[in-house]
Amino acid sequence: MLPVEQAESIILNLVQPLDGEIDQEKVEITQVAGRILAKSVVSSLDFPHWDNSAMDGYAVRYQDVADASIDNPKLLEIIEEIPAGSAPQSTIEMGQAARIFTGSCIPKGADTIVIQEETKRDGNQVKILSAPQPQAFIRHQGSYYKAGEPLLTPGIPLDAAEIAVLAAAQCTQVPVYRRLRVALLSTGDELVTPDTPLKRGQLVDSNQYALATAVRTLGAEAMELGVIPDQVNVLKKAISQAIETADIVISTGGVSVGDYDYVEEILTELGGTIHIQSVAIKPGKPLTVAKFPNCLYFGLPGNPVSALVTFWRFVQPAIKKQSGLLSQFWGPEFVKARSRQELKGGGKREIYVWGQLWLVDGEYEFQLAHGSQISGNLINLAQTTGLAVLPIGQSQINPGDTIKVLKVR
Ligand SMILES: Nc1nc2c(c(=O)[nH]1)N[C@H]1C(S)=C(S)[C@@H](COP(=O)(O)OP(=O)(O)OC[C@H]3O[C@@H](n4cnc5c(N)ncnc54)[C@H](O)[C@@H]3O)O[C@H]1N2
Ligand code: MOO
Ligand SMILES: [Mg+2]
Repeated sequence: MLPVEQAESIILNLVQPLDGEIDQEKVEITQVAGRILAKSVVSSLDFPHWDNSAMDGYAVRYQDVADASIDNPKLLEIIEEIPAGSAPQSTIEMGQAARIFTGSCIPKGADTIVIQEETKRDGNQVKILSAPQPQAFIRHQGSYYKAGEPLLTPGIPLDAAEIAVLAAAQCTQVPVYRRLRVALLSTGDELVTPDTPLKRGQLVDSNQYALATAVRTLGAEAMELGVIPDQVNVLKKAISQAIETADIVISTGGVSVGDYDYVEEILTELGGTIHIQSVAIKPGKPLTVAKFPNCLYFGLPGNPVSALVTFWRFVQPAIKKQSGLLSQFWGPEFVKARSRQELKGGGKREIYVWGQLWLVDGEYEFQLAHGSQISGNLINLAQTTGLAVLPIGQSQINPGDTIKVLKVR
């Protein structure tokens, strides 16, 4: 059994991120939420594009109003009104001002904005009632961003703020990484689809639904290949087709020591290199990982909790890394939390127990899920938001103790 961290580093070393040049597609800006930027975006525009006003008021020459006060107001002639969106026509000379609004261009000659509240309008004249700071309320061209500099870095996920930047930079066809293709197959003679009336001994294939959802949540394409019976030739054909078409294949079941557990031998026969056969993790011990030239294969254990725990702990970071995300976005997210209950450890494996993370006054608390913490029990796995980690050698966690928790949602 490999220690968990060793297994993790073997897996992440096997993962090659998609190529920003080859594995790239242009996607319309309205459709890029959740996608990953594949190429650096550069704008030919300065931000702000023009010197413009941050306030409603008057554009003035600072020298004209430097001594203005309520007792010594300065009277200026208004020579132009500049609504936002229009280009100023005149140059402000000594003794003149322009009426201006938030976002309007600064006219030539003016260098300072006096806010409306510090003025008194009288026809086409305005009294300036206090001295502004020089350059007050001017948003200078290029002060946020200079044209030609990198604007957005490849490998970032695109969300509201990034998409606002893309829109502002007029990048409407966005270069994003293609979606990773992840094939899913469930092995087991006992498995049926959810719409099938159960005969004694049968079980619904829940893993496929769980993993398809988890894969899609990560922005990858889930190719659901369904249930494959425990027959060597049928399974071999299915696995062989999957590794030809997918970037990552995830199967569940058939990786333990039973007579019908064929996955590992098939992977070897198909020319895969087995890198992991078992990991010191509970649940999830028989996790099997193999590398093919163009595909990484994860044989997850069949038990529903084992399948999801190993997905969250090992497969999720691998999918994120291969999808092109920068390293700060793909690492598993561990937080410190105070345990609300006593947790029991022991044994030769790192134990992952499931439950909920709550933020209380800015600090996490971990609430263990009620009911049986056993890898076949998917019922109390619903609403899991965290997996608390009990390291090897730690037999007990007391209520109030701080523990490490893997955030899974
Ligand atoms: N003698 C030993 N037996 C087992 C060991 C061991 O070390 N020695 N390891 C146990 C552990 S730990 C696990 S985990 C399981 C893993 O088994 P497999 O990966 O071979 O999976 P199966 O045997 O095919 O199934 C296990 C269990 O999960 C149910 N299952 C399978 N697929 C699905 C699915 N798609 N959806 C829902 N449930 C599924 C299946 O019916 C079995 O109950 O092995 C232990 N045994
Ligand atoms: O590793 Mo198994 O997943 O303990 O039941
Ligand atoms: Mg088995």
